[in-house]
Amino acid sequence: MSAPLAFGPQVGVVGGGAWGTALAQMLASDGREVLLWAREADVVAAINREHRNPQFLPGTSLHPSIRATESLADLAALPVLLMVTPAQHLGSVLGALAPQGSDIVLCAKGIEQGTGRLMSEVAAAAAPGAALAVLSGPTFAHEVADGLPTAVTLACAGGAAQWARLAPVIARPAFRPYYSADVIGASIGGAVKNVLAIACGVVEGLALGANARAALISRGFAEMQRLGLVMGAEAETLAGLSGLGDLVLTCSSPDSRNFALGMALGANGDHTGGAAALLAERSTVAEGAFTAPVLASLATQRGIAMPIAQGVAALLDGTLSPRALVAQLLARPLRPEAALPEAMLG
Ligand SMILES: NC(=O)C1=CN([C@@H]2O[C@H](COP(=O)(O)OP(=O)(O)OC[C@H]3O[C@@H](n4cnc5c(N)ncnc54)[C@H](O)[C@@H]3O)[C@@H](O)[C@H]2O)C=CC1
Ligand SMILES: O=C(CO)COP(=O)(O)O
Repeated sequence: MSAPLAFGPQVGVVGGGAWGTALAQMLASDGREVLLWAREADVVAAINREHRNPQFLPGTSLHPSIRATESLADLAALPVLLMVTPAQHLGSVLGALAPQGSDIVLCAKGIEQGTGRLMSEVAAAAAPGAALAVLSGPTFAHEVADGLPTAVTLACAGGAAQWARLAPVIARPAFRPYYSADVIGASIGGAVKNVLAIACGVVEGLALGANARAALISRGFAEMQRLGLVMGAEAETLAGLSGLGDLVLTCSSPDSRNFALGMALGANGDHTGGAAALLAERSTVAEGAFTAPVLASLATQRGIAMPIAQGVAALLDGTLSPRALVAQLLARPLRPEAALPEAMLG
């Protein structure tokens, strides 16, 4: 694989949080130039002057070929743009960016509140005509920034021709994208796993053991499959890196912000209503807290059984305590494990 022959940055990263910064670091690992948009002036200054992002990715020395800017206009004409704002801000930032014929790679994991739209649907409306792709998989930002081996799904709406353009720009020796054309499936896996990671954190916070966590991962995956298949995802995408792979990662480690939020909630035991305070004190995003109510509504509207996601939504809005959530799941009627079509009816 060789770097494209061109001068100046070919890739822009939109979003200077942990993930945007880690992706910029990975892309710059062979000396290629990367332009990073960050919303905060102090983040831009720290990256340009000290090659660090102490606010969102502390402890990492950034490559000097990463340059930061506060101006979205600086990135609009770049051929490849990675969108790494939190999910709820994708539409407004992409609209303001007004990309000029770029490949747009969507990296946020969530579903839009109020509309229920997937990131690909939000982006298609905000940047009509853009060539969209979704990058998603088991990817803790600090590990990618450290150059540890990582594999992702790169789902290209533009099919094999877009993959041929993007793969050489994004792949690195320790960062391995796998091709898919299933943009819907890649968008759903990352969004749903964040909600399920909160539930797994609750199990950890209540000290319910490894069996319970494995049960939640498996039954949570059944929920991801039901929703995904109804919304048009392919089963193999859901079983791949952006679905099951990311679910297993995020449900297994307090390095996950969603899992950590669930652990803190679980420590409330029999009490309801601790979520608002826990969310208010966060400076980093736990996307599952925003996606859970959307999933709960989608499940109700479409008649899809998603008891774990709906339980997390009830926990977050203060109508269920952590212990009541677990009791509710355990009290559900006994039923076949598989049989997806029947399971969709709940
Ligand atoms: N951190 C990670 O390990 C990974 C994160 N992601 C996803 O990447 C997305 C971004 O997450 P992180 O970089 O981790 O965020 P972060 O929690 O590190 O930082 C918060 C980010 O939100 C931005 N922000 C806050 N208010 C905003 C607004 N009104 N408009 C635009 N941006 C605003 C901040 O500028 C900052 O970049 C999320 O969807 C997350 O699920 C995906 C894979 C890995
Ligand atoms: O998406 C992630 C890993 O793939 C990061 O998970 P958290 O947002 O829960 O930290």
